[in-house]
Amino acid sequence: MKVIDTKIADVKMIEPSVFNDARGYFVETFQADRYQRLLGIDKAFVQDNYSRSRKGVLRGLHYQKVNPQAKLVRVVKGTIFDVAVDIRKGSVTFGQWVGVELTETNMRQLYIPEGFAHGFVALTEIADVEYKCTDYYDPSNEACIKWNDPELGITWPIKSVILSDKDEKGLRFKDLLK
Ligand SMILES: Cc1cn([C@H]2C[C@H](O)[C@@H](COP(=O)(O)OP(=O)(O)O[C@H]3O[C@H](C)C(=O)[C@H](O)[C@H]3O)O2)c(=O)[nH]c1=O
Repeated sequence: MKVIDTKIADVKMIEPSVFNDARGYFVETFQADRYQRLLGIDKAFVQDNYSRSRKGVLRGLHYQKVNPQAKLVRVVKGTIFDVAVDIRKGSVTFGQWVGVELTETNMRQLYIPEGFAHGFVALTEIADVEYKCTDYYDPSNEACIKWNDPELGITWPIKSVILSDKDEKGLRFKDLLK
């Protein structure tokens, strides 16, 4: 397992070890002791999510105001452009974002600590995403930042996206400061 730094100190990309043989391959996609040790994760993951998106679907940018969730994101099928935005007030990278391509073949994972908004766009006909969360879903405390907020300036690889009604009504990043 290789841990790769990103331009935001606490957001890490992971390349798990892949064991290929004549039958195919084997990967440990998560191992609590190793991930906690290498990523400094001090909370257990308590919920696994799995979503399927068709090409152009953009989910995000979401976060929970209370019971924030750290996430470990991976792609089971297809390709996504996965984005984490630092919304931790006082952080030296407040308002900065990291975007990485996670694919079924590169098997890369993204570790996103608490205090980040998360979103991704599906780049293949089908994109199946599985991610672990360190707290439970709390819809009453969920919020959304507009995916194309001009202050964030996220360079999404596609411009025409499919959004849920909820995501259409995403907040302006500057409104977060209130
Ligand atoms: C997130 C979630 C949703 N749901 C139900 C609620 C709705 O009936 C349905 C779809 O929910 P939503 O449209 O909020 O799903 P996404 O747009 O994929 O939301 C997720 O997108 C970004 C990428 C995230 O990182 C968050 O985990 C989450 O906000 O699943 C649940 O039952 N449990 C859950 O944990």
